[in-house]
Amino acid sequence: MSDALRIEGVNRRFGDRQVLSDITFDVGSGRMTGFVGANGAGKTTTMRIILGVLAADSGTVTWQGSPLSKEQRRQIGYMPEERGLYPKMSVREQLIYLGRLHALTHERAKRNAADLLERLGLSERAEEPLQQLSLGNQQRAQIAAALVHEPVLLVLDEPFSGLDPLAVDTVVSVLRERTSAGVPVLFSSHQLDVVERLCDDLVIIAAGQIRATGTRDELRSRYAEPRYELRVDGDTGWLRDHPGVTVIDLDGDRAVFDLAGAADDQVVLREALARGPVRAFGPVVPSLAEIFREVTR
Ligand SMILES: Nc1ncnc2c1ncn2[C@@H]1O[C@H](COP(=O)(O)OP(=O)(O)OP(=O)(O)O)[C@@H](O)[C@H]1O
Repeated sequence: MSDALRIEGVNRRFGDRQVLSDITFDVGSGRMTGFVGANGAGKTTTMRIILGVLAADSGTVTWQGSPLSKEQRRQIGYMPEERGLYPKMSVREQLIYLGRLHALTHERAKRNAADLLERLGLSERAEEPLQQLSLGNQQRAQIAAALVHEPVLLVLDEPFSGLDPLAVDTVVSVLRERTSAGVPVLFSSHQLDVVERLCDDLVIIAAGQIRATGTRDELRSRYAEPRYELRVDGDTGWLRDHPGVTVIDLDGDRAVFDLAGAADDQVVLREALARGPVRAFGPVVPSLAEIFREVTR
């Protein structure tokens, strides 16, 4: 992982509660980094410290090797948890305003706004005040607001909450364009299926501590049990008596099982074939939800 953004040894307490303990992780250039954790785990607090909205008690946030300056922080594309747009201003108007606030020329702000409105399917609602839009469309407008000034780093708190599956795909493709241009993206989410599909890297936090970091595939193989799935036409009950097999889940024609170290999966497959047609056989890759449960247990 390259070290475009590095959070190192960050601690924070509120009163006598330690809410972040020694938080350390990187968000690499052009990487989509999913930040996942249960309610209250510390995601928003970490993001607010990155943005400088909140101070850390100790620890550092660096950008390309140097502490993030005030000016650099202002340039981050941030989507806060407490969405902060003007309810009475038209969507297009406020996007242009935000672009101008970040020193874009009027022409450029106008062009970026029009582009994002088009990409995010908001062109037809662009002249309406934000408060008249549905919640999902307001969410799209928030995403446009985080992107309009061409930020070099994106920090997005729950950008997918409240979006329908098609809108999720649209937003994903807009964000992917940014990562392809080298922009690092850190986003939090509770939608583990979306995170699984979207992120390159993962940071899992629980009770203010980082429990796991790595690429999605690294985490999958690190936490992969030697587990197999078998589907046949008949019954898989015989697996219970097969040497080296520990059945995890068995439901008639489908079984999930572990194999003891020395046991040979091909022996199990041959046995299954000898008993009739085999419809599926192979190792089971754990889902992100399963890994998440395991590392935050
Ligand atoms: N200003 C504050 N004062 C006191 N406690 C706070 C403050 N902000 C956050 N906390 C506490 O810090 C902990 C972490 O909260 P945080 O909002 O960072 O979690 P989160 O992972 O973003 O949760 P969620 O997924 O619910 O948004 C929580 O226990 C929260 O109550």
